Amino acid sequence: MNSTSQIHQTLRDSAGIRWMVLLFLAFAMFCSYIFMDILSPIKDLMQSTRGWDSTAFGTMQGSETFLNVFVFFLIFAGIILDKMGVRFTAVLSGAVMLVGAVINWYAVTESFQGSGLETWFNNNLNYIPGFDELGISPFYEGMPASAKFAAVGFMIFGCGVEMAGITVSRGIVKWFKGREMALAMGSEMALARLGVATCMIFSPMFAKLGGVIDVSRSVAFGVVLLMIALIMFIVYFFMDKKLDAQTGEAEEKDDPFKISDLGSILSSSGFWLVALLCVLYYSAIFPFQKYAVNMLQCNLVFTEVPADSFWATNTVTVIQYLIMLVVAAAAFASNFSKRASMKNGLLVVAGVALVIFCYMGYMRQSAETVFAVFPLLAVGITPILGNYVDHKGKAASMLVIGSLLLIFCHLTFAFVLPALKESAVGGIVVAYLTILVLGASFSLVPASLWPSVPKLVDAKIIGSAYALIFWIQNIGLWLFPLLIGKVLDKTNPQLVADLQNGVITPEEAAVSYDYTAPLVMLACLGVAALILGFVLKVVDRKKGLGLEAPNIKE
Ligand SMILES: C[C@H](NC(=O)[C@@H](N)CCCCN)C(=O)O
Repeated sequence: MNSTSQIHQTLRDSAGIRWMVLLFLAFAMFCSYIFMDILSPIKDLMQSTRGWDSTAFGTMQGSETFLNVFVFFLIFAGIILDKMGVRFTAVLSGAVMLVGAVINWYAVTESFQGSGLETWFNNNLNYIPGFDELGISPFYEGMPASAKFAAVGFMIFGCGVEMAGITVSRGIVKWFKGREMALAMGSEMALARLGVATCMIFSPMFAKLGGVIDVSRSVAFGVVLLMIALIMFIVYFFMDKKLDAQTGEAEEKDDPFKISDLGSILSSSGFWLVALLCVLYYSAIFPFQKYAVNMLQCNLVFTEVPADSFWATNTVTVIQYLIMLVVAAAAFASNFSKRASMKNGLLVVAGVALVIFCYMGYMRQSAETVFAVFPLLAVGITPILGNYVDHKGKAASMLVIGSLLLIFCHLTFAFVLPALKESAVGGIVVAYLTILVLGASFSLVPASLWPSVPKLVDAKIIGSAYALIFWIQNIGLWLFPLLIGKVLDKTNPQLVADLQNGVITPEEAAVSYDYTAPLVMLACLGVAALILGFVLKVVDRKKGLGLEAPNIKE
């Protein structure tokens, strides 16, 4: 048997198996992205049923990244990944996510209320020496006990989800390098984005099921999905093991990771530019995602649909979700269809289904479903962009365009949306269009950013390089949910005072914030990302990093 026929015998040489492996990894990420934002569409219910004001909500949401950033867990995760390999780390990350999620769920249950644990959390963690002085504590005096305990769970989940993120990226590089790598990464992210839409639609539905509000039901839904994610990683474990047995690679043993490798990553200017761009860009997206539904509730007038109306039923929620899947599947599939007639047909189906989806969101008068369109354009175009980067390159230019779109969208939310508050249809149309464009930006940047990393560092330290970028990114993801919450409370002093004095109810307060200041702050992050994007283009040209070059040499 010659070496060529041997190569063709490995699992990754079969396109079907390679893409099946991607499906397992992507589905696990889909589940974890659902959990990541499970509370985001029910910020108002967390305030009215658990007493979490914007600061408590922001602090709890920001805690996701606390251990990663301040206990350097992400750096350890990268080292574990490079030392132990993809499959071990994948299963470990799935287990860690699940443990954190279960804690998070218990914290928001009715059983936690009035328990000894609640008393303990009320009396403790009010002052953390060192962290309080630095202003980085994930807890504060007066923070509701449920928010504190939920934060503990969310920090553990955060370790797992970031570890899963770098592991999946590394896994895709392992299975797809030299092949459709950017397309595979784009497709994985497209499915993960769909997770965000899924939680926007189902989290409020579970919280309000049967007309009785219970926020823990939403979190329980996320916990079940994380069990499925763990199973996906276990299946991946066995496929990856088989691949290594076939190739005899066992990368982590042949080429062990050394701490000194970190030095070579940190000395690359391209790496630093990409990492900084990543933190700036993502800080304007993920933290925003946690407040977006509430921002829409505050900037648009939603009229409650009568309880006996068809539009208030859970059946509508499920139908709308199915329509959303049609949009996503048709748009996604159009990327892969070779025949022009088929491609156009699929795009028409996606377009029509998208209009129906938006109409249903309008009729349901729910901010969650309006925001659920966020990932839909991304699902359709991320694979196209990935494919483009694979065959034509231009990754750095895409980063620049993505940043421009980001600035435009946040400024529209800040200034145009409030001006249209009185116009029921106008406001919703502008909201839908802006959210879709933001989704497009959210395809451009990741589809070009992540596949660029293997061009900047040596293959054996990719795990650590992804971990370092994620670590730097996590500083922003920790800081900005917290900052948005604080800025909201600070720039709405009348609302905060009225709430404290009982002039308005928590329900009224929850939907009355002025979001202009936090949105301008996020637009500024976009401006900084844009500047760095231009610098990256210059550095790429001068140093020949190859960021504008295609991944596949044709
Ligand atoms: C692939 C990339 N993922 C990340 O950047 C993660 N570090 C995100 C973590 C989100 C934390 N709330 C992406 O989704 O584009």
